[in-house]
Amino acid sequence: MATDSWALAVDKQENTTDSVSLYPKLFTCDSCIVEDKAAQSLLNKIIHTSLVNTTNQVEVLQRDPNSPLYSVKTFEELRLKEELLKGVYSMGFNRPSKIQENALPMMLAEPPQNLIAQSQSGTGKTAAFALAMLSHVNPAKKWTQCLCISPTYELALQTGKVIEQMGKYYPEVKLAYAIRGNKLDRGMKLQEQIVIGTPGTVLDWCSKLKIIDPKKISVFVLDEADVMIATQGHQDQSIRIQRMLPKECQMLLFSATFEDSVWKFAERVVPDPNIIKLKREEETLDTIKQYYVLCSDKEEKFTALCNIYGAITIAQAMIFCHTRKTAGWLAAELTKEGHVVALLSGEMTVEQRAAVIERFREGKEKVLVTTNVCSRGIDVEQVSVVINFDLPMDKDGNADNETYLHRIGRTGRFGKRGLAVNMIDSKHSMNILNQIEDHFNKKINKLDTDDLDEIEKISN
Ligand SMILES: Nc1ncnc2c1ncn2[C@@H]1O[C@H](COP(=O)(O)OP(=O)(O)OP(=O)(O)O)[C@@H](O)[C@H]1O
Repeated sequence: MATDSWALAVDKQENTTDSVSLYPKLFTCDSCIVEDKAAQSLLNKIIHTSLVNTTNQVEVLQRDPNSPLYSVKTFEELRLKEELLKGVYSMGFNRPSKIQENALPMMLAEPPQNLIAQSQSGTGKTAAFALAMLSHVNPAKKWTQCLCISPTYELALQTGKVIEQMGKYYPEVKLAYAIRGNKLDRGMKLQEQIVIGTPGTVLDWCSKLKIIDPKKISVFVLDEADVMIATQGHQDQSIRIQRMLPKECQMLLFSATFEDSVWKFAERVVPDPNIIKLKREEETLDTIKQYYVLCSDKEEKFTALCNIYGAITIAQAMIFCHTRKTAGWLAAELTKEGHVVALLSGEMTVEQRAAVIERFREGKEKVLVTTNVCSRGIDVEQVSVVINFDLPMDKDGNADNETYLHRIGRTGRFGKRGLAVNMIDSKHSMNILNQIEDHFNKKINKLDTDDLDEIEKISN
């Protein structure tokens, strides 16, 4: 299916203009960025251009524990339509991902089964439900049969792209975007079999404008549930949409994380669900050597950093700062010293951040200076050293242990040994370090960065 054969029912002019700012400049403060789940989710989608490798266990809870548990190792076993199998292979997928092995047979089963699935970003959820929707559609029927809601305009477009690619060889199936700016007339009947959009517009199309008949929907997908619930309005709208759908409609809900709040929401939206969870990867500090360095101010921290660089060979390093200002200053100082430095911070658009991460992954820059924006989700295997130029703390000034683990957990992965160095320049930061030691029950040793022999030793 050629992309242009899709009914992108958006005013072309408006869409072109918008695509310039497709990844909006969202925030000015770094803590907002960390909290903004939609931006982080979009960033993850953009940077995860291939499947995230995971060895985690899949946990399956079936609605009917007596029915046999099906899982597939090949796409052929799913008996997909020829056009769809071609689409799947054209995307370079050779075999189902871990989550797809279990989720696809459930989603394609007859009679349809409801599903709640949770797995980290990049593990193949979007591709799975895109395939499920395309498989369930009857192309001869010229009305909307599958409805997918995403928390933001940008996330809806990203998902739409996947459906377009996968349906490339299935031109009879058409897709419409229910997103802002796409103004349709009241009462007209939409012919596109799949609609993807944001909750507000989808609700309008189903109720106020009546261009979708919700009673004819046979598959309802709620994507990024954890992001969706961050906005109360979206949560309410999603539930209102769900209530308009027929009882026999298949309900599918996906989320990257599964806090209690997500779970409560999921239970309201998906009756009698099967549940698939990809267990969280256990991050551990066991393979990471941790040190701290005593300094009096940021200039001394910088000197210590230079001494470390002078003494050991570092493939790639990530350096975390508390504020954008410090990160900018440090990046400039390191550049003056001849380092090739990448800077990632809060004022960048999601698209710019994705580009910086991509370059760093390719090894174009050897040092990445950042605030918290990229401590989660980026996997750069070559990172052997993490420097906490400033220690992570929560809004009350206490140690942020989880962030610490995420930051330094980037090194020491896949059985390799990693190195983490914490810069201490005040009583307060020493206090945070002690809290971290207590929390993980692990002593962090002092390092004298004026002693080159000592630094050399830590890299062995
Ligand atoms: N079976 C597969 N084989 C190879 N690659 C795959 C497979 N399924 C998905 N992918 C690719 O892996 C990447 C992540 O997949 P996908 O976007 O579906 O994951 P996700 O769990 O929905 O993550 P996110 O929520 O961040 O989008 C994409 O580039 C996708 O094309």
